[in-house]
Amino acid sequence: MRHDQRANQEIRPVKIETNYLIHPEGSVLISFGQTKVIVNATIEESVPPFLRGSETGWVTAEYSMLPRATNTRNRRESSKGKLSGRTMEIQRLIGRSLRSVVDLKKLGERSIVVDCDVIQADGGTRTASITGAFVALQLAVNTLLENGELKENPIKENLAAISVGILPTGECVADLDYVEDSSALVDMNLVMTESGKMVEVQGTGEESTFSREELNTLLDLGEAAINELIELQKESLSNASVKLEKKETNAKEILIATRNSGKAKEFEEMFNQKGYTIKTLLDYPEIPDVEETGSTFEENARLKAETISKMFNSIVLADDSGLKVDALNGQPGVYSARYAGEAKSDASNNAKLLHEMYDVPDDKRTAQFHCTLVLAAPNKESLVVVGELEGKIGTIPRGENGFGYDPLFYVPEFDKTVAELSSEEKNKISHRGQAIEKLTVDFDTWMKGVVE
Ligand SMILES: O=c1nc[nH]c2c1ncn2[C@H]1C[C@H](O)[C@@H](COP(=O)(O)OP(=O)(O)OP(=O)(O)O)O1
Ligand SMILES: [Mg+2]
Repeated sequence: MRHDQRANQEIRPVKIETNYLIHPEGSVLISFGQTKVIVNATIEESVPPFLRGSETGWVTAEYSMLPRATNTRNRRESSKGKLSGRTMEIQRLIGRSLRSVVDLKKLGERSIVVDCDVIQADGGTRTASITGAFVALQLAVNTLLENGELKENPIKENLAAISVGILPTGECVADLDYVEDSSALVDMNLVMTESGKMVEVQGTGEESTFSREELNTLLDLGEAAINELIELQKESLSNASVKLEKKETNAKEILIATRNSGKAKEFEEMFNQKGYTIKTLLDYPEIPDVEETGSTFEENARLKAETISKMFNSIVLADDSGLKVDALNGQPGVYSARYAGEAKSDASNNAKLLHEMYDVPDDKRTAQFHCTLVLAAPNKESLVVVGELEGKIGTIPRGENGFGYDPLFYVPEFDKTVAELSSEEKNKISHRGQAIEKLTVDFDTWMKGVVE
C-alpha cells in the first residue's frame, strides 16, 4: 500500500490552469498533488545565431525552483552565480522534449522560450514541467494562429511526461511524490507522445537493479499515465479556447489606454453610437502609467497602445493629442498635458497659455487641436490615424463643457469656444471625432489581418 493510499497506477490529482498570468503568450499553472509549477511561453521574433537566415524556428526552456519550493530554503542559483548541473540537465530535457513534437520549419524564424518555475516541490517537478510546458507552448502557438502570423499549426502531436518507479516493497508505481521518490529503489522519468512514441526514458537503479520484466511494467504504467495526462491537456486547452471565443463575442467592447476622463467621455459617446462599449485604464487603477517618452504624437500613442495591448493580449486603442499654437512654433504640442508641470492641471495649463500669448495680436493666434489614434493588437502592425481641428486661442476662457484647453480654443465657424459647444457638436468637428471617423473606415480591413 502506498503511504497516501493511492493505487499503484494512480497519479495524483492533476490540475492545469490556463492563462494563469496575463503577460505571457502562453501561461499555465500545473499541479500534480502538492507539486506546483508555473510555466510561461514567450514568443520572440529572433532565433539563436546558428539558425539565422535558415527560416527555421527554435524552442527552448529554462527551469528553476523558488527558494521555498522545498522543505528548507534553497539558495537561489542567481545569488550563487551559476546554474547547477541538475538545472542544466532538466532544462535541456524540457527543451528537447518540446522540440520533438514541433515542426521547427513550420514555426518560421522565431523562438518560443518556455520558462518553468517550480513554486512548490513534492516530487516529479521535471515531468510536471514538461506536461505543463506542452500546454503553454500550444497556447503561445494559438496566439500566432489567431492573429494570422502562422497559417499552419507547427505542433505535430501532444506530449507529456511522468515519473514511475519501484518502491522498497518491490511494487511498481506511477507518479512518485517526494516521500516515495526519496526511498525508491528505481526511479524513472518517461516522456512520450500521443501516438505512443518515446522521447526520453531516464531509468536508474538507486543502489539497486531492475529486471527487463520490471522495465516493461514501468513502461506500461508510464504510458497509461501519459495518456491520461494528454486527455487533461486537451480538456484544459479546449476550455481555454472557449474562454477566448467568449471574449470574441464580447468583441463589441474596446479598451482605450487613457486615464483622461474628458477623453474617456468623448470616446464613450462616439463608440456607443457605433454599437461599442468602452473600458479605459480608469477601470484598471492597478496598472501603472505608461511613460510618454516620445517626441511625436504617434510615438506616444504607440507607446500607450502597444504596451497595454501586450499586457492584456488584446486589441487596444490609445489617443495622444494636444494643442499646437502657431505663434509658439507648435508648442505645447506633445507636452500639452504637462505644459505647466507634471501635475497635469487644465487650469494651470490654460493660465500658462494665456500668459505666453498675452501680447500676440488676434490674427496671429491661430492654432490646431491634434489627435493621433493608434490601434494595436498583439504581434501585429498597428493602425495609425490622425485628425486636426483649426481654431484660434481666445483671450479669456469661455464655456463649461469639454476639458483641457477647450475654454480657450475658439472655433470661428461657430463663433464659440469648444467649451461652449455641446458634446455632440464638438464630436462632429473635433480632431478626435475626425480621427475616429478615419479609424472606422480603415478598421474592417485592418481587423481582417487580426483574426485570419
Ligand atoms: O479635445 C480636447 N480638448 C481640450 N484639450 C485637449 C483635447 N484633446 C487633448 N487635449 C489636451 C489635454 C491634454 O493637456 C493634452 C493631451 O495629452 P495626452 O498625453 O494625450 O493625454 P493625457 O495625459 O491627459 O491622458 P492619457 O495620456 O492617459 O490619454 O491635450
Ligand atoms: Mg498623457
